[in-house]
Amino acid sequence: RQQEQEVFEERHLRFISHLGKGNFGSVDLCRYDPLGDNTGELVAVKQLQPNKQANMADFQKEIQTISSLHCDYIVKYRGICYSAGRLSMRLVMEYLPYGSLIGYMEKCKHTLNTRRLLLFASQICKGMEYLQSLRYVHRDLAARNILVAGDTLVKIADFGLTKIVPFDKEYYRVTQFGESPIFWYAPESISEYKFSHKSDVWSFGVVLHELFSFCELSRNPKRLTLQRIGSDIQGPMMGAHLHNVLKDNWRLPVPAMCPPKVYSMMMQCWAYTSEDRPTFFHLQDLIESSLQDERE
Ligand SMILES: C[C@H](Nc1nc(-c2c[nH]c3ncc(Cl)cc23)ncc1F)C(=O)NCC(F)(F)F
Repeated sequence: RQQEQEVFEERHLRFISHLGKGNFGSVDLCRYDPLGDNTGELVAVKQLQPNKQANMADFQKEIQTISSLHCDYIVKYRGICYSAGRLSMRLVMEYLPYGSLIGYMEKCKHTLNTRRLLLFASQICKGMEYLQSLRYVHRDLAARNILVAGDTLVKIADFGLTKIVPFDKEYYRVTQFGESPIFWYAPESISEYKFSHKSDVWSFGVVLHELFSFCELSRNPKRLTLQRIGSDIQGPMMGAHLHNVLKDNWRLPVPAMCPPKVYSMMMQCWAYTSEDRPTFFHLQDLIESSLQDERE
């Protein structure tokens, strides 16, 4: 479906700084300044890393996905820029000045209370409800893929791994993992490569854990999991070991100062059987009820 996409002319797109690297792409801060007087707007521009041309098809699917999303809790698509010289094109998105959630939490953790963390959780949950309504499975929901638009607004970003669940099935099966974030993966994703709205709910539980751990490196899901399964485990064996401990009902430990009701929400997201996990709609109610407790 051809969106009314805005075409950005490369000659007016001025590089300012490098923002970061994703799975196959990198994102730069640019100013789109057709008048050449610095009154143009700041945008975030994503391009494939040079040697990863092989992923042009995936990149075009990512552009297709993000251009079809219109939600306050999802980073906004602005358009594309065809690079005259090179074959590749670039994805232009809104620039969020507060940056990634991880960087924001590290800087502002002392100003964040439970209410604000629950507000962020509620917004991510609403973004996921919206994605689910379009039968999209994000597959890479993690604090590193959440952006901060302001002190009271966060947005989901990075749709590089997002897939559409086929109409006749409840899950999407991938053939192989890339550099996969297995520490955010549901058991059935690790053992059977199955991804569904319910596996996104599992990852949402891990994002809740990251939020209530203030995204501290010492408490991050990968480090805590490697402490449990042994950091000498490498490669494909890591997935097998992780699946085993999850089957034995090991879960990420309760973060310090985390309200019991919030840890119980995480534990519900981490039900081994995918059908036993709450929907994003039900999670919204649980978050609202925790917010009520914080008001009393
Ligand atoms: C690879 C890029 N990495 C980074 N991006 C930004 C950023 C600030 N402000 C931004 N505004 C719009 C966008 Cl798309 C990114 C940024 N800051 C630090 C980064 F390391 C990225 O896309 N990360 C995924 C996600 F966007 F979800 F955080």
